[in-house]
Amino acid sequence: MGSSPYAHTLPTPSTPAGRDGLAAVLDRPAETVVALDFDGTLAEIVPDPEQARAHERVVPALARLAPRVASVAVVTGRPAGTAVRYGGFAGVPGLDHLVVLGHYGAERWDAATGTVTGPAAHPGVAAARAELPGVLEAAGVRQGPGSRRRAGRWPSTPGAPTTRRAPFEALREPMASLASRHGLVLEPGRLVLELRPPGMDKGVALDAHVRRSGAGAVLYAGDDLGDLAAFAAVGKLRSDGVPGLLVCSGSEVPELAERADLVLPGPAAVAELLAALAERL
Ligand SMILES: O=P(O)(O)OC[C@H]1O[C@H](O[C@H]2O[C@H](CO)[C@@H](O)[C@H](O)[C@H]2O)[C@H](O)[C@@H](O)[C@@H]1O
Repeated sequence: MGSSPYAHTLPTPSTPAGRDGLAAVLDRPAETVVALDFDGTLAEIVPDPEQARAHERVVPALARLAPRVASVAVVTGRPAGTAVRYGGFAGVPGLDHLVVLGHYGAERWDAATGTVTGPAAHPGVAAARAELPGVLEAAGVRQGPGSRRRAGRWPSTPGAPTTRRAPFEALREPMASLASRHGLVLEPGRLVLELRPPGMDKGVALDAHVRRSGAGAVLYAGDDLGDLAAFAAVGKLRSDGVPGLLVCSGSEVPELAERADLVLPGPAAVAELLAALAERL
């Protein structure tokens, strides 16, 4: 048996559409958009959201891959600036054209300028933040020192008040009601319930980015419910003739894993996929 000429392993997607998507990425890298969620995909899930950092092999792999494809974008629910900091994405040679679409696409950070652009704060965010302690108390959720600390640090624009480590089912209805009272939407995720302004999601953001790039192929990797919209956008692009590869990082969210062409065990394996692609391109 001959040994592989490659140092990194390129996995085979389990679906025909995924195999077509991967083939298109390999055939036409200069037309390919690579779009990646942050938490759970590029960074391991950790109990304290402020301690999340990109896996150590992610930035080297991206720096090698990015010059070989049309665009690399990180698409995250976090504020764009936070993802840039926690990812260590700024000032990295090779990542000079990286884009971070934050707050589910409402914000955009460009490595080329180092600036974040986005809409003015939605007024419902401040109003919901003010009401949240009362909602939690009414739901019988004890607020410990951690939640008070996080409350003081919630983003103000466009904003996403977050409550976690709580009985989710008991909170889901009151949080949905809080969102609706203030013109926001509820975004559930892994151990998180977020409120955010309507009108934007990762699908809208990804579709706009791919079409603006004039891309002929797309790879999207995510891990959570918020990534379903991006998966749907890739499905629509496929039906419009743009091949795509859908990668799920981890199998904790079956709704996403069952729609993926490739399920990887987590951020280390995603970094390995990115490194393998860079090596073959
Ligand atoms: O779109 P993403 O990049 O996946 O970000 C979405 C939310 O992720 C964060 O929460 C998740 O990661 C945390 C750190 O590992 C983890 O503690 C939490 O359980 C996960 O749900 C973040 O806290 C949210 O604000 C992001 O919107």
